[in-house]
Amino acid sequence: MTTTITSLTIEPLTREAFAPFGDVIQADDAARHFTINEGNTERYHDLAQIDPGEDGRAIVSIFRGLPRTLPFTITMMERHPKASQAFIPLSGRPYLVVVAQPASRPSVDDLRVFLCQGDQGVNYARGVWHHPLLGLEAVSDFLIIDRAGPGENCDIVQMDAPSIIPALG
Ligand SMILES: NC(=O)N[C@@H](O)C(=O)O
Ligand code: NI
Repeated sequence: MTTTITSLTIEPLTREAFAPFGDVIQADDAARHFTINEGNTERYHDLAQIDPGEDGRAIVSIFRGLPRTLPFTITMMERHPKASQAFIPLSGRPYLVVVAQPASRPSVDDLRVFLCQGDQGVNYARGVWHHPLLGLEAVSDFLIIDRAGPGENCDIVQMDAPSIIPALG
């Protein structure tokens, strides 16, 4: 029996494309911004819907991720049913996110892959399927905003079929 392994398409991260999955956290002119501190500072305001859930508390952590090697095979996905989860790159390097709508169980055809630049963060909305951190090039730090609180907040699913993130062009 032959198994077809889908090669996934890598898209550039834009607010519009990522909107079904959450927020892009980026200090660009598309964000609401205004000058504060007597002209010294530009505030890029209210960039993400941080959602710690009804019984949770928003917490800030740092993930120090090893780089992934491409091509990379996606065999699992996870979601946080109680809260959002934000990743803000601190090391200035690109990374990848793989997401799917918060349906019951993602299939390969539901997967979207985005190449995020080192000045772009993402906030996964509550319940959005995503792959754990996919850092690139070198060990990289990410500021994480997610939830502490009662109950289990991580569903993991094995994909029905593997799919591959190809090497970058
Ligand atoms: N497990 C954990 O805290 N990290 C994952 O949620 C992830 O999305 O990387
Ligand atoms: Ni996660």
